[in-house]
Amino acid sequence: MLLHIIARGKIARSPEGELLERYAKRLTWPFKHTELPDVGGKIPAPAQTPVREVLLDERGKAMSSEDFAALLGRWRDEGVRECRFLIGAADGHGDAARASADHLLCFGKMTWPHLLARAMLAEQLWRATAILAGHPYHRSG
Ligand SMILES: C[S@@+](CC[C@H](N)C(=O)[O-])C[C@H]1O[C@@H](n2cnc3c(N)ncnc32)[C@H](O)[C@@H]1O
Repeated sequence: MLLHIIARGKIARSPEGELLERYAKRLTWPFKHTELPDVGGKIPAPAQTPVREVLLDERGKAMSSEDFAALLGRWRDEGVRECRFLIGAADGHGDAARASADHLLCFGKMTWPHLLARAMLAEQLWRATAILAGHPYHRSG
């Protein structure tokens, strides 16, 4: 299953960009990173279906890394070809986008800068795939 981060703004050679790259390099699952302009631009259509759409949003459901891994594992086992993760810009996502998403993923009730949220997501993707593979990277508790 392709893990596809779609985010607004350029992460370029920032500290957050270095973190994103560090975790993306460790991923053994197919991974793609698409950047959109801060405003406008078109979210690319999925190359393969079925697809699941996860919106990163502070109004979403906070979950443990194990539960996040289980969700990704279930979608993979159901034959989902692409899981896309949408990260908003300064104004976040609209109500329509929230209503149509398959899942709202929350990194706690605090608001994080969008570039940091992108790097945090990359780490959680690596952690989730490590959990599913039984890799010792993740130690719970
Ligand atoms: C600066 S935040 C936007 C906040 C915006 N005012 C709102 O109400 O959603 C930019 C993006 O970072 C991500 N983000 C920030 N904090 C988050 C959190 N606690 N959980 C999940 N995603 C978060 C979201 O994708 C959000 O759209």
